[in-house]
Order: sequence, then C-alpha cells, then structure tokens
Amino acid sequence: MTPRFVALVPAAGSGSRMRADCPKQYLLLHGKPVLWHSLKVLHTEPRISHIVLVLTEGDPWFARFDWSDLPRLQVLYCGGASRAETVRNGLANIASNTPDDPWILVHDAARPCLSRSDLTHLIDQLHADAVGGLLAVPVPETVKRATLDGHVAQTVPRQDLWLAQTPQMFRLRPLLAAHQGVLDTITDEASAMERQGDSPRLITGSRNNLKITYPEDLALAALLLPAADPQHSS
Ligand SMILES: Nc1ccn([C@@H]2O[C@H](COP(=O)(O)OP(=O)(O)OP(=O)(O)O)[C@@H](O)[C@H]2O)c(=O)n1
Ligand SMILES: C[C@](O)(CO)[C@H](O)COP(=O)(O)O
Repeated sequence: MTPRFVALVPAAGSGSRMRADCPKQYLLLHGKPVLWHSLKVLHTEPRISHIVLVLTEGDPWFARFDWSDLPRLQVLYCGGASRAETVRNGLANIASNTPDDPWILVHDAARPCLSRSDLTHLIDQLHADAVGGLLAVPVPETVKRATLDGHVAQTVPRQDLWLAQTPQMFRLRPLLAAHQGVLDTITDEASAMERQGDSPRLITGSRNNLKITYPEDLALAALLLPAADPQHSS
C-alpha cells in the first residue's frame, strides 16, 4: 500500500530571540512571510497530501497575508506553551480525523530555506524505515562547554555530534504516543521518540536549512533562499 505523508508545521511561537515587532514567522523574506516560504517548499512535494499549520489561538497576523497559492493548507489554532505542546496538539487533531497511520513530517515555520531536494531525499530515505528520522548536519566547528562566568570549561569531542534540523519524519501513532506525559525536556520530535527507546535515523541535510532565530539570521536567509531552491523562491 502506498504510504501517506502529512506535514505538520508548528507556527505558534513568539520569536522572542528575534526581538522583532511581530512573531518571526511573519517577517518578510523576498516580499513574503518566512512562514510562506516554509509552507511553499512543502507544497512542492506531491506525496504530501496536506499540510497542517498550527497557530496560536487568536493569532492576529495570519489573516493579514495571502495564502491562496497554498491549496493543501489546513489551519488549526491550537498552539501550546511550548513547541512540543504545539506539536502534540496538532498530532492529536490529525489522529482524531485519520483512521490510518501516515508518516508525519514536522517542519519548523522558522526554516524557510529547506530545499526541495533535501525534502525529497528525506522521504526517499525513510519511507520504508521502521522508526523514521530527521535531517541533520554534522557539527562543522570545535565545540566548547562554558563555565558560568564565560570561560572554557572543556572542549567537547565532536566526532559524533550533529545539529538536528527539520523536517523530522515519524509515524503518527508512535509520535503521538511519544508526546504523552511531561514535555519539558522535549525540544524536537526525535527526542520524544528517543525517550520511548527508539533510535531515529540521521539523514544528512544542508547547512542552508537554517532556523531563523536571531536578527542576523533574516539577512542570511535572504541570501540563501535563491540558492536553496530557486523553484520555491518565486
Ligand atoms: N509554543 C511554541 C513555540 C515554538 N513554536 C514553533 O517552533 C518552531 C521553532 O521554535 P523556535 O525557533 O524556538 O521559535 P520561537 O519559540 O518562536 O522562538 P523563541 O524561542 O526565540 O521565542 C517555530 O516555528 C515556532 O513557531 C510553536 O509552534 N509553539
Ligand atoms: C526542532 C529544532 O529545529 C531542531 O533543531 C529546534 O530544536 C527548534 O528550536 P527550539 O529553539 O529548540 O525550539
């Protein structure tokens, strides 16, 4: 049976580290919201049947933009106090309306530079996997652990260290089960699955797939976007 794929985009954050006058997912990049770019690349993958966008309840920003060129979008206003809670709420809604167990690709609204090729590669590599996995990149620099007063405590061996990205791709039912209970230590879907004893697969992605977090990231994303995937920077 052909597997089904559903994307889930958590977009209920406040973007506090961005220090902008609106949540960072609504800052403009090439004239379109950051969120639009993150949703657009998901729309380039025909195997994704629909994209569930989870906004904060009463989000006043979304309605100010045109999303009519994103026909597979389903919008929910059930964001939570943390990213993990937002993801859990979105998963619960999908599960209540889905009889089967599709693959879920969770992708940050704040990652607009995901390339079409990385998205396709992730699905191609994991669609028959027993657990699922995530896009990630090996740590490319030396890593230091700091003391409380800002000095080097130690250099951390990095040969096995990777930086997790999104999308992260897992089956709906196990992923929802992994999001039950305390979510304080859960910062991505893979850590929820790891807590259940699973070992998600790392799929090498691109360093272009940055998460817009700090003010300088927006200008960097504007430079990267055309290179990430010209087809979706239109
Ligand atoms: N309660 C939350 C917090 C975050 N997110 C989403 O999770 C993604 C990655 O989180 P992060 O970069 O931490 O976004 P913010 O929490 O908005 O940023 P900050 O931590 O700087 O406030 C973003 O797309 C954000 O919108 C969410 O849906 N619900
Ligand atoms: C999920 C994530 O993109 C993996 O790197 C990242 O953890 C989300 O950002 P946050 O600041 O941890 O919420």
